[in-house]
Amino acid sequence: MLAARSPVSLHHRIVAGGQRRRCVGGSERKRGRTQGRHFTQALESLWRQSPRISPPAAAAATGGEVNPLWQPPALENAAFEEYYKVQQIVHKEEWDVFMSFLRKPLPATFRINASCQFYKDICSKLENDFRQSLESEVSNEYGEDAIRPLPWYPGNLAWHLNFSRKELRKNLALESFHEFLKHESEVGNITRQEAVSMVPPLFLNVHPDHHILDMCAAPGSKTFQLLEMIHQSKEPGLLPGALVMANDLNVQRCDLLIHNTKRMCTANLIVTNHEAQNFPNCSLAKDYSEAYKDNCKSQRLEFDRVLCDVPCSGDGTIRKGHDMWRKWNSGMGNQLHLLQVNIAMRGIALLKVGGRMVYSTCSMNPVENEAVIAELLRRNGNSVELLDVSSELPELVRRPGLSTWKVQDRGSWFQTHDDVPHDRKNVVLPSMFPSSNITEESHAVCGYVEINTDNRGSFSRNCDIEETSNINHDMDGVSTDPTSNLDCTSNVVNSKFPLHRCMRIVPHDQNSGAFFIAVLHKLSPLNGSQIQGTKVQHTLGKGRIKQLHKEPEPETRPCETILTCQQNNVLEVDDAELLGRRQNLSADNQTSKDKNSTEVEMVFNDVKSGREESGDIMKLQKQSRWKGVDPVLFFKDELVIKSIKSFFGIKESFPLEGYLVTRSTDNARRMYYISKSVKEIVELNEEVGEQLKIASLGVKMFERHRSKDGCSCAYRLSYEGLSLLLPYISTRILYASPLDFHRLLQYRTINFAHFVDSRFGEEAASMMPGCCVVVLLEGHENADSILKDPTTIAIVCWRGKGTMNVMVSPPDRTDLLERMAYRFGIKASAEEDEKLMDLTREDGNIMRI
Ligand SMILES: C[S@@+](CC[C@H](N)C(=O)[O-])C[C@H]1O[C@@H](n2cnc3c(N)ncnc32)[C@H](O)[C@@H]1O
Repeated sequence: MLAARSPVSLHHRIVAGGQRRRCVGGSERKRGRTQGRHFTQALESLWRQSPRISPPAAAAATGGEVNPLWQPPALENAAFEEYYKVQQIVHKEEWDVFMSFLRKPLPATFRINASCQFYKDICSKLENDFRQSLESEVSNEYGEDAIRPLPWYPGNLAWHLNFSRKELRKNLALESFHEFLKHESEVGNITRQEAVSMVPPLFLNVHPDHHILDMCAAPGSKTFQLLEMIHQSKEPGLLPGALVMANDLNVQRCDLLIHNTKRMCTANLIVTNHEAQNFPNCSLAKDYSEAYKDNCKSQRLEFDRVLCDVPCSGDGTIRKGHDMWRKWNSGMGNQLHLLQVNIAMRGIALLKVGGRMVYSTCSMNPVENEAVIAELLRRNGNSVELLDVSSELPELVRRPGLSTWKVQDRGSWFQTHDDVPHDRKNVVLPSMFPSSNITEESHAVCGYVEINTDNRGSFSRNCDIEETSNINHDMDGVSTDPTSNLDCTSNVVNSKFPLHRCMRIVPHDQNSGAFFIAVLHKLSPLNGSQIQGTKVQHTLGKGRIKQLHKEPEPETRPCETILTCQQNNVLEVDDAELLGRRQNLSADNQTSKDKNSTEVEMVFNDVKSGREESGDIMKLQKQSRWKGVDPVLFFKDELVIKSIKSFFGIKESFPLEGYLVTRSTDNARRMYYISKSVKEIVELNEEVGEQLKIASLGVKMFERHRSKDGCSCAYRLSYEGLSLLLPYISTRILYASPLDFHRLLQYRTINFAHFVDSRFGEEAASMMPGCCVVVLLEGHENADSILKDPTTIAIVCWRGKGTMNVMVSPPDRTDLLERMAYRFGIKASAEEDEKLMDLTREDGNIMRI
């Protein structure tokens, strides 16, 4: 992917980011109010305390080794227990089992990338190899069916392991399986991701032509899943019409997102770096009606699907062994509520009419969940509905959203905003309550909402759902139910929105983490006041930089100021473990900087060498509106494109003109291929004065080389883009037997005379020097059928003076060697190894890439 910054600096930034991490919210305040005491006393009498576990038991629970000097962290937090008991997050009969699951290590899970070339090999290895061998080796320890597909994930693509990631790392019996998982995730064939985190993209109901916005995307596990979905049914050489725009505010996490999604080698992805709540419009049209004037051209950014996986307190990930037990306090959720509302409101504004938006958090807290959804429904009125998706993914056990909850602030509990003391009213917001009665818009838009009671039974195995139907929304979407039997209060206020259509996944239902998901459907364009509430950007005119039209909602303005510093201290989800890392990344200082375009200076370590290169063929200089991010430029040098096309015999049916982009400072060293959907966005962005801050896009297709071999084409192919281009290449192709292909992969550089098949060696020797493609012959009838076969294995090589040299990264080479071993059982003998290495050394021909 074409990135705005060099990935080399990623590690440094990650480390630096980790040192800056702070937790959400402040310290827990002293509780002095009588109200708080009453609640606690009442709770004590109603619900017995759950048993405290002893340190050795805790150590055993986390799977840690017993070290006499080491004190395991206590897996308990009284404030957490009190909070969720009051919220009645589960029935009181379930409380102990709920808590006991929170203290157990989380089972490891992963997903197979069905769009990857080796998908079938991987499925077969899992089913026929690991599943069976581990069944016999570890069933005593981890029970039967220790590796099995998750029943609710379509196509058996997601797998559950009866052991945690820690056990996977430590248990010798699991070593080869662990190596397999590590390696396959490195090359993008599988993604290690928490089971519940895989749920939100499934409810988006993605089609291969959808434009999808992932608003808070880093580290990218859901973005990767969305990419898998849009690429699943593609034919070789054909790109889907879809597009994924993955955004994250945090620059370091954006780098991680780029790194992780790079494994997908997709031309249909754009990574941007914005505050999601201020995500630009890129509108050429003055108003909504104009946006549809020209059907052939995008007039504004609009998405068929929006994933709004917002920053959250993250207490649903408590089983991952985070510091969550120690750090948790109810302020964490309160501080994020407004940001979550603002991000989701922006998502709705960017959603097409008829489109779907999924709102999700890995938090259990109703203030971050149901309260946000209620506020969205309140603000958007009849323009948006909360969908009943109880018939989708029927095997996934989930519970209905809560219809009532309370808000805690500094130890005091409140049922309505009226109860909040004056000096806290701008911190504890009306929208946090089920009884919110705030916005002007909400008065205007709340209407008659029909609640479908037919499907409620399938929502929950364990919860009773209040009988409600055809509720007439009053002005604030609230009803008071004094007969309700919520602990510790006499007046229970229920939201009248059909919040039971939201979904909450709790750990003890299917041995997972916790998650919250709500699916929204846009029914009609937003009206003026609703749009204003989403802080839309307005267009000043073609080619001019747009101004951020800041008109925050009156009711949120005071709190925004207070929250500015706190919002960004987000406790990150542990999906960054994807790469086996556990960095602590913070989003510090991004909010205001982003608006003013004063981002941290970015390092391009290639820039210098690029500029110094002799014979620069392009003089590309252009200032970006985004400091540190170079503009994306279309590569327009017709002579160069012509020479590439003729050198590789690229067929006319594969358009290069208008689909190759580069960065200005890159001096066209690397060219990236973009899909038609991405091309349209880049063109629109150019027209609106680069409102989008594009961090990376497309798949690397060509790279300039500096070989003195006398090659007539200045560019070589990149392995990342090869599978897309392969069906359209007609020259510079050699076909190798499995044995010679294996040798090439193993030794990287082979003298023409040392190939087993002398015909192959001769063909290589007779080729002009330069970049070429070597295809593995697997009994195909003709060349055309090989190149169009999605399972064909091919690599990029360099035909040097006397040798053939492989130009594939080490992880990809290892991956291909694995495939060779699996498909053909080929493994070179040690003796053979030595001989070939000696010969290559004698020739002095080892080429470093
Ligand atoms: C829950 S994580 C997203 C996880 C991601 N969807 C995945 O599946 O890998 C939330 C992300 O939101 C980002 N974030 C925080 N505040 C943001 C904002 N105002 N706009 C956009 N992203 C934000 C954080 O940097 C973090 O990466």
